[in-house]
Amino acid sequence: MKSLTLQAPAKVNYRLDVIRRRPDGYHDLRMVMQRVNLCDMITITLTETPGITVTCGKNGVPDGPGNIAWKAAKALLDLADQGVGAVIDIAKNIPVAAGLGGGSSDAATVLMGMNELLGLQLSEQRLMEIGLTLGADVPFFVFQKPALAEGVGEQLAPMPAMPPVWVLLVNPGVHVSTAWVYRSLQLTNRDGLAKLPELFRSIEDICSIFSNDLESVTIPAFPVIAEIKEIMLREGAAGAMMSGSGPTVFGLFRDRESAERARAVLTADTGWFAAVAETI
Ligand SMILES: C[C@@](CO)(OP(=O)(O)O)[C@H](O)COP(=O)(O)OP(=O)(O)OC[C@H]1O[C@@H](n2ccc(N)nc2=O)[C@H](O)[C@@H]1O
Ligand SMILES: Nc1ncnc2c1ncn2[C@@H]1O[C@H](COP(=O)(O)OP(=O)(O)O)[C@@H](O)[C@H]1O
Repeated sequence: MKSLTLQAPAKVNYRLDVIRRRPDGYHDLRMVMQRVNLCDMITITLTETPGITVTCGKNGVPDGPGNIAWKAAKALLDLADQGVGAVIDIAKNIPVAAGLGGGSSDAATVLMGMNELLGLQLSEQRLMEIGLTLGADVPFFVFQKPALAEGVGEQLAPMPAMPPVWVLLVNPGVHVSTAWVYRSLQLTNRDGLAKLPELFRSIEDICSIFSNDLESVTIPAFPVIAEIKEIMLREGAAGAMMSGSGPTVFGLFRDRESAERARAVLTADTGWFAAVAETI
C-alpha cells in the first residue's frame, strides 16, 4: 500500500515569556519559535486492514498508543473512516524530553503525511486545530514557518524573515520535568512586555530577543545549563540560551566551522549529546 517517508524537524525557542497562570493551571506564553534541521525520520505506510502500529525503539519513547504519533494517526484515520490502518516507524534523532519539541514534531508530521496519504485535503488550519488536541507545540510544526506563538502556543503569526544561521544544540542529559518547571516558576509583573523588532538583518538582531523565563527555574537547579551557555559564548556563539523547558542549550553561529569547533570543545570529556544544524 501507499507509503511516505518524511522529516520531522526539532525547534528552538528564541524567546519564551510566561505571561500568566490560567485557571486551568496552564500558562499563557509569548514565544518566538524556529525549526532547525535536526530531524526524526518518519515512515508511514497505509495498510488494508484497520489498526495502528507505531515503532520507535528508543529508550523513553513509548511504542503503540502512548506515542503522540499514534494519537495523530488515530485522529486522521477516524476522520477518514476508510477502513484502512497505518504502520509508522520513527527513527529518533532528536533527544527526548529535551525542550526541542521532538514528539510534537513527529505528531505534526504524521498529521500532514496522513492527510496526503488518505487524500483528505484538510486545510492547514484544520490540521492545526487537530494538532492542538494532541499537544501545545503541535500547531507550530504544522505552520512550518518561524512564528510568534501566543496562548499556550496555538495562536500563531509568521515572524519577519530571519537570516539563516548555524545552531549548535547541546543536551547534558539531566532530566527536567516540564510540569515541575511551570509549577516552580515565580511569575513577575507582565504589564510591559519587551517589544519585538520588526526587522531581523543579522544574527545579532536574532540574539537581541533572546530570553527564556523558564531558565529562572532550571538554571539554579541544574547549573550545567549555565555552564554550557558560558562555554558556547566563550567559543564564539553570538548568543546562547536554553530551549523550551530544557535542558538543551542552543547557540547561534555565523558559520558551520565555528559551530563545529564549539561542539568539539563541549563534547571533549563530557558525553553530552551535541548536534550542529541549520535553521529552516
Ligand atoms: C516549554 C515548551 C515551549 O515550547 O516546550 P518544550 O520544552 O516541551 O519543548 C511548551 O510550553 C511545553 O508545552 P506542552 O508541550 O504542552 O508541555 P507538556 O509536557 O504537555 O506539559 C506538561 C505540563 O506543563 C504545564 N504547562 C505546559 C504548557 C503551558 N503553556 N503551561 C503549563 O503550565 C502543565 O502543567 C502541563 O501538564
Ligand atoms: N514520538 C515521540 N517522540 C518523543 N517523545 C514522545 C513521543 N511520543 C510520546 N513521547 C513522550 O513525550 C515526552 C516529551 O517528549 P519530547 O516531545 O521529546 O520533549 P519536549 O516536550 O521536551 O520537547 C517524553 O517523555 C516521551 O515519553
